[in-house]
Amino acid sequence: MKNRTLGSVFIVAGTTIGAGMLAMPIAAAGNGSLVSLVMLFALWALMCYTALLLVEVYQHESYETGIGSVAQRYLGSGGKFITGFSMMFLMYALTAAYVSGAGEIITSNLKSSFAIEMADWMGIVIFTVIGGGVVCFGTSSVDFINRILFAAKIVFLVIILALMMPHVEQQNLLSAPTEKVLILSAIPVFFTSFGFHGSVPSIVKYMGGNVKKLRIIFIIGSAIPLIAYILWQIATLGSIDTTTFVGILAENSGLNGLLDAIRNVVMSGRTEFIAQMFMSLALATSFLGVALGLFDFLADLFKRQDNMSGRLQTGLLTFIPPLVFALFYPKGFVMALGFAAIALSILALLLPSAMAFKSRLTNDKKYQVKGGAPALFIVFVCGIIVIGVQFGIAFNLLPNIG
Ligand SMILES: N[C@@H](Cc1ccccc1)C(=O)O
Repeated sequence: MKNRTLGSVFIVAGTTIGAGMLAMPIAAAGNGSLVSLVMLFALWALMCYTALLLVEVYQHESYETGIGSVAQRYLGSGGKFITGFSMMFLMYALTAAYVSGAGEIITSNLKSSFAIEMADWMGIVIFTVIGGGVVCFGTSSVDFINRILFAAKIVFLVIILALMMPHVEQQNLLSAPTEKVLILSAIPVFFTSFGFHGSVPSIVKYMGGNVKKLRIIFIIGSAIPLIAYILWQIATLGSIDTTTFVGILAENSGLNGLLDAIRNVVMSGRTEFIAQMFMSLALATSFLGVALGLFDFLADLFKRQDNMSGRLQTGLLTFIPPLVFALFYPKGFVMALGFAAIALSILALLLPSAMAFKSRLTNDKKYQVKGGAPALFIVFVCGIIVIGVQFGIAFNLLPNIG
């Protein structure tokens, strides 16, 4: 692939803009738009910062090293174990969610568009084989397919925004938060929406460890989702009135409730199709990025070779477990996703700050992210806060709005 920098920006942005975005408006409804905007900026800055910390740490490694091995070097076996556990927990659960969501869409579309009847499990298997094939083939093929899908995803997003923006009313945007405690509960949803960090090592490897380009990739790759999310917040919070959101929350009708509300706002039969297309593309691009990250992680962990038979073995390790979960125990990964913010907080906040701290103590000074030890400390504390909030939700101390 020519211009790997551009392709990598799209892989990062494509992985980031995913299912989390759809959950955002409901989580944000209790915030009021001002708090939501502040939260978006703060989380973007945080997540972009820690991706740069990972780039900083990677300068002192061979660019092919997996994150598990890097964690071992700086944080010992315990660090490696926690990293590996969080990585597998998060990335397997996300992959299972993506294959099951995409599989369902394949099955229902083949039925409605081509009158082809097939069982749900067949759609899941078809998607896993095709998507898994692309990932096993290599990062270049992920790059190629992702460019097409990401471009299409942006087109559909622009159409949705264009349909909704004329219905935005100032008074909806000015309404104040309903309940302050909801703001805390929104944090894990917003936080997870900015996640892509499991794929950082794959991008480092793809770019041959070029620090200058990697910095551009992670800054722009995370800024694209920020812009998309800001516009999405304005469109949804501005056009759907607060009472509707309160209804969605009270009935717990989640995504379907949101889609109904959007349909009522736009009053066009095409909304359904456009929203469906956007959602499918969001699933597919996030799948590619996440599965790529998981694949490279497992190849490093199990020391599989980078040749055909090695990649096939890694492919089986990557896709069989999520496939089994999606087919036989969907409850398992849905439950795991409830803790996604905790695993992500370990991977994207605690781990990068701890590793950068250690690396600065032992390595010669090369590129160093600004902010010094105080910034690392703040990142670490943010990580603890996210984990605390998520546990609070899990144990019903805080309302669950996901
Ligand atoms: N940001 C992705 C989820 C994700 C989290 C962590 C790593 C990769 C992906 C989404 O909103 O769907």
